[in-house]
Order: sequence, then structure tokens, then C-alpha cells
Amino acid sequence: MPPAWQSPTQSTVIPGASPMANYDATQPGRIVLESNDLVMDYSADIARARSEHGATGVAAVPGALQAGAPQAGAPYNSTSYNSSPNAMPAVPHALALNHVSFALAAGESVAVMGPSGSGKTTLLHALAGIIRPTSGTVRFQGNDLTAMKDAERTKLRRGAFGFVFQSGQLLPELPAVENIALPLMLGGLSYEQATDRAMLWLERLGLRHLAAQRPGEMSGGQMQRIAIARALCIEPAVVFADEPTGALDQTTGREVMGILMQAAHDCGAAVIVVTHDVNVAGFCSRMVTMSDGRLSQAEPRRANRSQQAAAQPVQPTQPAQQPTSAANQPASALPHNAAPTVAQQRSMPAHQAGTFANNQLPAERSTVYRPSVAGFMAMQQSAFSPLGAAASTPAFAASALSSSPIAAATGRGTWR
Ligand SMILES: Nc1ncnc2c1ncn2[C@@H]1O[C@H](COP(=O)(O)OP(=O)(O)OP(=O)(O)O)[C@@H](O)[C@H]1O
Repeated sequence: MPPAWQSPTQSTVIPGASPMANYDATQPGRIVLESNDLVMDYSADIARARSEHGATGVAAVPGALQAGAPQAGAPYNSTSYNSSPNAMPAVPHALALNHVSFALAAGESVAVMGPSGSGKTTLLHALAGIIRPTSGTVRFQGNDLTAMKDAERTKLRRGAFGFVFQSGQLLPELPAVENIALPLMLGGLSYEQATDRAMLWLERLGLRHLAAQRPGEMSGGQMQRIAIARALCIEPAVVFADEPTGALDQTTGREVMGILMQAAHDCGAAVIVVTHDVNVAGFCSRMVTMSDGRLSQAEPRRANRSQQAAAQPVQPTQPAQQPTSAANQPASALPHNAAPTVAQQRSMPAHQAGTFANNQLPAERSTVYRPSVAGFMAMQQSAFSPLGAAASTPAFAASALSSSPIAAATGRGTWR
């Protein structure tokens, strides 16, 4: 039987789980994600790493960071270190998360605001299972993320969570269609299935014209739109967005937020947005504030901007290209290096977009184009990687792209 989170559209009954865990995740108002008494003490994390490697320093907190070992009964205290002969004296220090409890309802949108360093990103990462908190629990559809093994959490993230960060989340070597397809391939779809679905999402968001573009050939707003398509194409239960408009101007930021909220609304996904921008927070139905690792809840907003956004169809960012006589030719009639028109792209199999993307590159760029395994691995191994460590191996990289028409059709872009 698949884990409960793999079938979010069905009623979930978990034997032996608390009554709260047994619910239909799609029913509005039902809690889909909740944290209870979360503590994140990075000093304890560092101390644990030191003690595991035999170094001296601050002694680790017993039980901290162990899977399934929240501090039952005894509240976590940042000064409650065990002393050892080699340990530095324990000193009080700030907790990045200081006993934070939070609940997110299915389909709800919440903005997390607060000053720099107050713990917003730490909260987002703990809720998404990217980091394991020092103590406390995070439950997604009744399943305790803090008790899961890393591989289980990675699988859950890939199947149930979408991520939009401020920047840097797209792989620079891949055209947009393949960037969007990547999480789908990690989820088990073939290259053709994944790119076909990616193209549908590009179409849906009015971004078809970007299919063959690589991140370096896009504006910041276009990259964020592709990142949104990538986050939503798995139809996640929750979208985590960390400063999604932080690198954009106000107008573009508003457009990007409109697209994000509408796409999430259409999927029935709940959204958590970390932001400093009150305009961005205004798109959410609820706002909470972090301050020194503590969370304060605010009243629900009167106007639900996600519903407003959903009521207005997203406009394509560029007008559709006028058909021309060349546009009506089949793709096979194109000269070798000719770029396909939008109309031609629409009539060709989706996965050919990658092939044509490469053919569009000037010859001198094509010959120097080599995806960097090192760069790919660094990105995927990052703590911010939603895709997890499995995506970091050269074996994965090779298998993910071995059937790529970029490599097959041109012999270029292969991994080395
Ligand atoms: N990996 C880490 N190791 C040690 N301390 C960390 C780590 N990540 C964050 N911190 C600390 O935890 C606290 C909260 O950081 P966090 O990034 O969650 O804040 P934030 O509210 O998101 O800040 P900003 O708005 O500037 O992004 C800060 O004091 C920060 O220095």
C-alpha cells in the first residue's frame, strides 16, 4: 500500500494514528500540515556533528536530532546541555525556532513575515522536511516527518511538496521544458511522459514560447514562472515559497504571485510564502509573524487574494505568434538549424523542444556547451534542494538525460 501522502486526493486512514490524522485531505478546512512545539537549535546541531566526529566542544543535547526522538514530556531548553570534561561551558543562546506550533489547512495560503533572522526560512525548511528540528514534530497528513528516514522524507517531498525559491533553482544547462520535467522524471515518468506534461504546464501558464529557453536566456520573472510550473507540475499538496518575488520588481512580482496563487488554487494546493513584502503577503488568506524564533498568529484576512487571483485568468506573458507560411510547415521540413515557430512547436512532439533548443544555439556555443556534473551535484546536494540527494549522483544525471533528445539528436550535451 502506498504511503498516505502519495494519494492526497483520497481519504486517508492511518491505523494507529491519532484521530486527527484520519481525514480527507481535500476537504476544505482540514489540517494538511502541522507542527507541534518545534525547536531548532543550530548550536546543538553543530555540537552533535562535532561529537559524532570526535571533536571537543559543546556537548550534544541527548536525543536531539534523532529520528523520532522529540523531547517528550521535558520541554527543550537551550541551556540544558550535559557537561563533559572536554565540553565548553554551556551558554544561553537564541533558538532559530522557539517552541513553534503551526497548522495549515488544505488549500489555505499563509504568508510568514518577520524581521531578518527571525526564523522564517528555518520554519519553512522544518515544515518541508528539508531540515530535522532539534525537537518537536511535523505531521503531513498525519505522517510524522521528524520520525522518517531521510530517504522517506525525500520521497515525500518529491511527491507531495512543490518549492519556489528566490532564485537559482533551475538547472542552467537544461531548457525550460526539461527543467519542469525533471521532478516528474524523478517521480518515475519517462522522458517523453514528463516533457509532455511539462509542455502542458507551459501551455497552461502561457509560457509555451519559453520551452526551449535555458535559464540564462530568460528574465528573472520568466525564470520564476518556470520555477512555478516546475513546482506545480507534480500537483503538490503544499507549495513552499521562500521570497519568490525577492529578486523581481513590483509589477513582475505581482504577476508572478498571481500565477503562483492561481496555479496552486487550481491544484487545490496549500501555499506557505516567506516574504518581507506586505504586497506579497496580501495575496495570502492568512498572515503569521516570526520574531526571535517565536510565531504569532494573525487574524485571517478579510479578502482572500488567492480566490481573487483564481477568479482572474492568467494572461500569457507574450501575445501568441501570428501564423506564417513557414509556421505551417511540418517541423520535419525545417532546415537543420532553423528555430521552430510557436505554431510549429505546438504541432511537434513535446520532447522535441529540447532538440530544437540545442539546434538554436550558435555553433560556437554548441561546441562549448557541456553540462557540469559538479554544478549539478552541488545544487542537488544543497540543503535547499527539494529533490534530494538521489538527484545528485552522476548515475542519476546520466540516466535522467541519457534519453534526452539533446544528446540523441546532436551528440552534444552529454555528461562527461
Ligand atoms: N545553517 C545554519 N546554521 C547555523 N545557524 C543558522 C543556520 N541557518 C540559519 N541560522 C540562524 O538561525 C536564525 C534564523 O535564520 P533564518 O534564515 O531562519 O531567518 P529568516 O527570518 O529567514 O531571515 P531572512 O529574512 O534574513 O532570510 C538566524 O539567527 C540565523 O543566523
